[in-house]
Amino acid sequence: MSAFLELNGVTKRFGGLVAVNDVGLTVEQGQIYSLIGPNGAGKTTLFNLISAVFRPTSGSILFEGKDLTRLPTHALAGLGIARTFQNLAVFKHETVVNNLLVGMHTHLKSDPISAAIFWGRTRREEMKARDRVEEIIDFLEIEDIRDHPVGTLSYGQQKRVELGRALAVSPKLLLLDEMVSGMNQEEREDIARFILDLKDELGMTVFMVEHDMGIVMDISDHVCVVNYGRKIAEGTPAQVAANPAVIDAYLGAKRSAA
Ligand SMILES: Nc1ncnc2c1ncn2[C@@H]1O[C@H](COP(=O)(O)OP(=O)(O)OP(=O)(O)O)[C@@H](O)[C@H]1O
Repeated sequence: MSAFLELNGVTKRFGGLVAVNDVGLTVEQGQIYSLIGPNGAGKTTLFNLISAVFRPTSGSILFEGKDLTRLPTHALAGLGIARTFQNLAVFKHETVVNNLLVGMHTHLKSDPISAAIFWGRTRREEMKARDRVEEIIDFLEIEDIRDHPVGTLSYGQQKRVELGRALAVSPKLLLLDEMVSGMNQEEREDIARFILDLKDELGMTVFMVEHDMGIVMDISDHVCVVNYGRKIAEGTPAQVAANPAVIDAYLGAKRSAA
């Protein structure tokens, strides 16, 4: 049986710079998998390779046995993969509900012409979309702000809406890019709880790039550490926290920043 998500010998060069160097990793279904490493280690590049924003220079990325390296980004939702962005990707003038509906519509099958011909099917899809939006509002506890324009909400609430948009497509694999950066402690704890619920209640697999070590250590099943584009360690949070190569990488980064 093929692995859920599997990277083999993935390398990404930008001109002369090797941002990701021969990385292999395996994400099991139902895991919360965190990718960490000092600044410039190659995390965002790896994340963008998995979400098909970049093509690897070499190597393969397989999701349930399907090669992601040749797919356009928009094809990922159809496979059951959704992502969030480091910078907010929401429509600030639209309400929370409308933002979630937009997330759903990228997933609906009906285009305008077939919508006119197959009116019944379009209506059924629309109703399903609205039901799904209600489930997400309930899950993310955003009932009280559902009709607010997203631009009027706090940063943490806006990130929650962005998470909701990614959930709209009912992904099997959710890719989270520095989800809690810029949030206060309470907002971080809320997001950590939602991520755990996604795994425990919905069986979702979560792959996250995260700088917040508190969250990484608290909720990850597996942690992979990269430095200078290479994988230097992986294992449980406790294993990587005790790994001398990891401690060196972070202390080294602190020393060079000082
Ligand atoms: N589009 C690009 N063109 C050229 N170089 C790039 C590009 N994207 C990233 N890099 C370089 O690749 C290396 C890895 O960068 P990347 O952003 O993946 O690291 P990171 O671990 O996500 O860092 P941070 O934690 O600071 O976000 C860096 O040296 C960066 O300057």
